Amino acid sequence: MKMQLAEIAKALNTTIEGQDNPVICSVTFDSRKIDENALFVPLKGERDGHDFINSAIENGAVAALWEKGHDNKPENFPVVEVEDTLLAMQALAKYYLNKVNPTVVGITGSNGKTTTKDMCAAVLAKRFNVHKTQANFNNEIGVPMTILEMKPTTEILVLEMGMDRAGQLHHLSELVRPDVCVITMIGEAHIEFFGTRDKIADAKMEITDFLKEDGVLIYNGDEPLLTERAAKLAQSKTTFGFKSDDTIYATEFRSYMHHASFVTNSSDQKFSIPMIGKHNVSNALAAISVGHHFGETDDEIASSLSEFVPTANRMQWRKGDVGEDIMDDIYNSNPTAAKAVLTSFGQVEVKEGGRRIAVLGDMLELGEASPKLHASLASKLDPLVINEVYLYGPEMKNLKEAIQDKYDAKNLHYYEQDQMPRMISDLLSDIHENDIVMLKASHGMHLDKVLDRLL
Ligand SMILES: CC(=O)N[C@H]1[C@@H](OP(=O)(O)OP(=O)(O)OC[C@H]2O[C@@H](n3ccc(=O)[nH]c3=O)[C@H](O)[C@@H]2O)O[C@H](CO)[C@@H](O)[C@@H]1O[C@H](C)C(=O)N[C@@H](C)C(=O)N[C@H](CCC(=O)N[C@@H](CCC[C@@H](N)C(=O)O)C(=O)O)C(=O)O
Ligand SMILES: Nc1ncnc2c1ncn2[C@@H]1O[C@H](COP(=O)(O)OP(=O)(O)OP(=O)(O)O)[C@@H](O)[C@H]1O
Ligand SMILES: C[C@@H](N)C(=O)N[C@H](C)C(=O)O
Repeated sequence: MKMQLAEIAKALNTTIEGQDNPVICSVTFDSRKIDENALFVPLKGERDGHDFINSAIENGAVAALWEKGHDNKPENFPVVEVEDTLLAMQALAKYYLNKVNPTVVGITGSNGKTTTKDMCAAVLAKRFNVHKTQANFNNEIGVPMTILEMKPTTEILVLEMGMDRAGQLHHLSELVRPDVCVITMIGEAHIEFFGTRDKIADAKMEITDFLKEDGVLIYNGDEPLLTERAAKLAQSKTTFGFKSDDTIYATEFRSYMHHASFVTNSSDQKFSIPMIGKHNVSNALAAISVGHHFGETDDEIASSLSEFVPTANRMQWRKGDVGEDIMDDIYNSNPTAAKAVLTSFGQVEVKEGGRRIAVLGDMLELGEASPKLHASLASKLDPLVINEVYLYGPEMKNLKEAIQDKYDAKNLHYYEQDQMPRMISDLLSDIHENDIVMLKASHGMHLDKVLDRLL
């Protein structure tokens, strides 16, 4: 961006403290990451961002927002005082969004948001100036931050929009006022705070609360919870999935070790994506629908999808220290995602004498259904397919009990949360170069520590 501080103050219905009126070219809430002509926005986390103002100034910040009445306000430094710095950052994002005025694509769903966001951005970049959410920055901080990073020449803004409580997507929808909403699917992510998948579906539909009147909802037509809710929406809708009554559906789906291929009902075009699994084909179908909405041909879309680069830790193949192939799926986990990945992993060819080894950590935020949901992964664990199972965390004890009758004790390993070092040691002595290993757990289980040792 390129805005005078006075314009920012006016947009926030206030004025500048101090004489200077610097040009602002970037906004950050971290004093350690100061770009050119940065406005520092102190936010409250475990600590208070206001305590890092001197660090921000030393690192080159040229101005700051400041909570009215907060102590240690810097002297002789341009400051814009506001009631709440986070709300002010959101208001500034809304102002800048209106100023740049891109077409907005908002993406949500229990699983597949980040992957679908990356696919959509790759598809749309074929014809448009696209700005997209970096990594997984998808909440009340990440969405305004993404908007404020957008170049003034941006034509289409592709936003990942997350939630783990009712009302959050309503707030984000009001902020971004999407032209296109995409809902990937309804799983059980964060069900602890909802109780039922119905309530998750209600919360996901909030993304359409401020969908423009001439906007469109693109959703997974194979999810009845979405179909029944979408029917009540006034705006136009298109569906994607694997059923012939979907607007666009896939056939001839094939999954290999490093890619998946399919065709759709829209043309004879063959698609290939550098990810495996039927669920990633579903994500690609959403991106194809978005590409069609913006007038792109299947040929253009197919070439973009074949080259797109997924965000790390989403079924990412890596090479382990002894030569084994590791499927790194450690960013997050919940039952639907874990079952989808176990299915895909079970279809990957193994070398002569090699084994499929699954390392599964707890799935968090599942509430009182957690024991049953952990045990439900048993349906995807067959010793003839997934030959060795390592389970990690208190909730995974439920899965251990569910599969101990079908797995020999020597092929089923269980570890309490404080036994990660022992699990790592056992894995390092067990894994051979012809094995393939998958790692999946919720973010909070920190399987990255296991992955780092295997690499
Ligand atoms: C407020 C903040 O910045 N939090 C980030 C901060 O957390 P922490 O509490 O540790 O901050 P500190 O106490 O260290 O510092 C406080 C502030 O001071 C700044 N500061 C610190 C030191 C210093 O030297 N200089 C400084 O300026 C500092 O920047 C703080 O502002 O640090 C963590 C580690 O880096 C960050 O992880 C944390 O970021 C929070 C989590 C955040 O929300 N970041 C967004 C940009 C974001 O989108 N993060 C996503 C995760 C989003 C997510 O979880 N989405 C859910 C769905 C939505 C749920 C929603 N209700 C929610 O809570 O998020 C999903 O399932 O996808 C990401 O990181 O991937
Ligand atoms: N459409 C899908 N259906 C089921 N599982 C999926 C789907 N897409 C991705 N997954 C699984 O979810 C994992 C996370 O994918 P991704 O990061 O794209 O989802 P996300 O919704 O952004 O996740 P989070 O809510 O944790 O940010 C993948 O590695 C895969 O295991
Ligand atoms: C990243 C956060 N929104 C999330 O999904 N939490 C999971 C459940 C975790 O921390 O593991």
